[in-house]
Amino acid sequence: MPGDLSGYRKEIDRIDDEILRLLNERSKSVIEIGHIKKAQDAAANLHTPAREAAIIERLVGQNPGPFPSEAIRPVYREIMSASLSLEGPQKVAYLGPRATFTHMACMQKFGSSAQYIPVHSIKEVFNEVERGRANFGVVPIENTTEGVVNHTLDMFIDSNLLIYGEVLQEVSHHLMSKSGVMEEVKKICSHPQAIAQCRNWIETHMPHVLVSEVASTARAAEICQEDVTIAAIASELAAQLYGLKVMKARIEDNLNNFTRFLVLSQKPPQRTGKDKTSLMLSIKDKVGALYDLLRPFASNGISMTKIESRPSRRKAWEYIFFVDVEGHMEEERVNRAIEEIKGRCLFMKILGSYPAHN
Ligand SMILES: O=C(O)C(=O)C[C@]1(C(=O)O)C=C[C@@H](O)C=C1
Repeated sequence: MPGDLSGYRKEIDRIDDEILRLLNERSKSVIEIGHIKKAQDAAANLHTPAREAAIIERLVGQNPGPFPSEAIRPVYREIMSASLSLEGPQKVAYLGPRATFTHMACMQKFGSSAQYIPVHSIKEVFNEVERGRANFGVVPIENTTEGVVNHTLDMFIDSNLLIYGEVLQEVSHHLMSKSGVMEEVKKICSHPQAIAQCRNWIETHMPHVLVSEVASTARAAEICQEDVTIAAIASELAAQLYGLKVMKARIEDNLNNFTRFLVLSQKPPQRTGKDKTSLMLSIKDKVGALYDLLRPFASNGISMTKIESRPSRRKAWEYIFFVDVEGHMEEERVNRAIEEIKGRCLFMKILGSYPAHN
């Protein structure tokens, strides 16, 4: 015998009233924290990733269920994003356009209450943050199939911005349209790269449909809004932002495609205990020099998670190395290794210590 919904809904209404009251109560403390932060340093970053990570970790650790633990992060992502907007506007510049994977990475890090500024190039993202028009910038740094984004690495050569954080975003393409009815589709639009990444799926499942390249996946989603016979290959965020229905999710040929993004800022974040440090250095062109140079990391028990090289653009055959290591530069062993290495290279720049993605 099915039960009566109305009794449970009444109970849910009562609980939701209580959650809302508590959120407002919480907001009052957040506003006070904002005043204190600004009184301590008017130009400080209000966003505090170390505290956010601690809050989520604590709640996940004590969740008795049945509310799913995986849902705690996105729920709190939005609570803290909205809270932070009460402390002050958070402006985030990113490599646009809207609804791309960079935009999704931004949302994952800053939630939907931040003020987003889509710009046209990686250089412009750096520029917005350097000139203080944005508190943070988000740029791609490497992709599991395409490799490193050289343009981003090159920007660090002349920029004084710091790496404030990293975000790992899955690159997953969806087929979407206004009506969500597959039989109506006569044409698929998308960015050439997204089309290439879904080539097998299209040929297997929709071989007779016209495929058309447009400037971005967001543009494809926009076109779909006016015509039910056009489908777009775009992100989940594009479906949300443009009011489209996903007909088939995850149509990319190569699953497990991730892009790593960097968050840029003028100021460093606080140490969290699970941090990494990025460095940039150059050496004299000498056999074995790189091995000698990096030995202090090993001898101080520090693992190197990445090394990339780029021509210095200053002198032929002179290279700049980008190195990521585990640990924070304020840790004694990391600091000792950095000091040892500094004495051995032509030039070194610390790009930042920041929380490792979790
Ligand atoms: O504790 C802080 O520093 C706050 O600003 C509050 C708060 C929160 O909502 O809990 C909001 C944003 C910060 O990024 C971290 C936490």
